Order: sequence, then C-alpha cells, then structure tokens
Amino acid sequence: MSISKNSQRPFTVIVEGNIGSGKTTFLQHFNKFDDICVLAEPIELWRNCNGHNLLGLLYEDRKKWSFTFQSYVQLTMLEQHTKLTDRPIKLMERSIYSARYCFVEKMKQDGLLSHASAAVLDKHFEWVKEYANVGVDLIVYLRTSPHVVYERMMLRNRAEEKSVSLEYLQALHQIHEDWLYHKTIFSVAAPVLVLNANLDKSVIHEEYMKCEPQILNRTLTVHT
Ligand SMILES: Nc1ncnc2c1ncn2[C@@H]1O[C@H](COP(=O)(O)OP(=O)(O)O)[C@@H](O)[C@H]1O
Ligand SMILES: Nc1nc2c(ncn2[C@H]2C[C@H](O)[C@@H](COP(=O)(O)O)O2)c(=O)[nH]1
Repeated sequence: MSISKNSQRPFTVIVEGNIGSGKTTFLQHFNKFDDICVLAEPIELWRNCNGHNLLGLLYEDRKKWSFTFQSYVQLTMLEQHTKLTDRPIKLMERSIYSARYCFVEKMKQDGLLSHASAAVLDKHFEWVKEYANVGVDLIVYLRTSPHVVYERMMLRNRAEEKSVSLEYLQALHQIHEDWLYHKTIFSVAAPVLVLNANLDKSVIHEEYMKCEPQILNRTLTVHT
C-alpha cells in the first residue's frame, strides 16, 4: 500500500454527521452500487485494539484516554483513506478531518488533552494532510438536530455510549455546523452536500437519493 500523496486515488466521498445521524444507514443505501467501495467507520478496531476496548475506556474516563483513543482513530482513519480499491468511487464514514476538526476540537474545549498531547496530535494530522493520499472530492453532511440523534443513539443502545449526554451531542452538533454548514472554522476539504437527516427512516432514502448523481457520476455540482 502506498500512502504517498502522489499515488492515484478514487473519487472520494466522506459522509459526516453527529453520532446517530444515520451515517451507517447512508452507507448501506450505497452498498448496492458495484462502482462504490464503501468503508464503514472502523469502530470494531476501536473496540478491540489488541484486546483493549479503547472506545469503552474513552467513555469511562475521557481525561485519561482521549489522547490514546484519538491517536488510534487517526491511524485507522489514515488506513481507510489510503486503502487501495479497484473501484472508481470510495465512500467513507467520517474521516481524519472530522476526527481532528470535531472530536479533537471538542476535547480541547473540554480540557481533556494537555497542550503537549494536542500538539502531538496536530503535528501528526498536519503531516498526514500534507504528505499522505487523503484528498476528498465531496463531503455529504447528514444534518440533524441534537434531540433527534440523542433519541436514536439511546434506542441503538450501544454499550459504550450509555454515558454520552445530550449536552455532548449539542456541542458536537454546533462544531459540525460551524465546520460544514456555516464554514466559519477550519478549512473544508471539498464541496459540501447537506442532507436533512432528521427525516424518518420511512422517507430518508428519498433524501439519500438526492446525492446519487453527484456520487455515481463523480460530479461536484452542489446546488445549495
Ligand atoms: N432516518 C432515520 N430515522 C430513524 N432512525 C434512524 C434513521 N437513520 C438511522 N436511524 C437509526 O438510528 C440509529 C443510528 O443510525 P446509524 O446509521 O447507526 O447512525 P451513525 O452511523 O451516524 O451513528 C440506528 O439505530 C438506526 O437504525
Ligand atoms: N472521541 C472520538 N470519538 C469518536 C471519533 N469518531 C467516532 N467517535 C465515536 C462516537 C461514537 O460513540 C462512535 C461511533 O460514531 P457514530 O457516529 O458512527 O455512532 O465513535 C473520534 O474521532 N473521536
């Protein structure tokens, strides 16, 4: 595998959104297309890193485990970005960009990372962005309300997420909004297509279908 920035890469789409916004469901909608290599978030790697459930440790003690967890997220996301495929399109759940701009940013706001730890994560992120093949061609933002995703997350009932609060989701929502909707913080790596992901499952696939042309035809026209 070559991670060099100069190596070829497929038309790369990242789907971003709050916890419980429907990213996995969105990927399932696109699984039927042979041209698309669908890469779900490597959450099972985070739940079992040589036998350590880093996701569980994180939510048990954020202060102690934020740096460890984020270090591994950055590695696993780099693997996803540089994973080779013979398919012309790659669709990824989240990215190194949301890891840094949303989650690390939230950790910094909450004082969960020492300045030294934050500096190391930033150096790693900046090197990867500069020298690795992590370009993105389209961002799909599943825009939701915090109350909606909180209810979905509770219904999904993931063991590690029992301590995740509505306040945390509200803060993550605002960071996503500032990054991808208002575009007032951090750079945006590609054009952003905003979907109303509050819509119920019974009609959400019609909303997902709106971006099939941009993804399948690899076009960048985003009608705001
Ligand atoms: N549009 C929707 N309406 C209602 N429930 C949804 C919708 N999209 C996803 N869900 C449910 O909400 C939970 C989170 O969805 P998921 O796709 O796993 O989101 P994410 O990957 O963003 O965390 C799952 O239980 C899923 O079945
Ligand atoms: N601290 C971080 N947590 C992250 C990151 N990426 C995902 N996650 C967490 C959030 C959820 O509990 C879980 C899976 O996310 P979903 O949105 O798919 O439910 O993993 C990260 O970079 N840092």
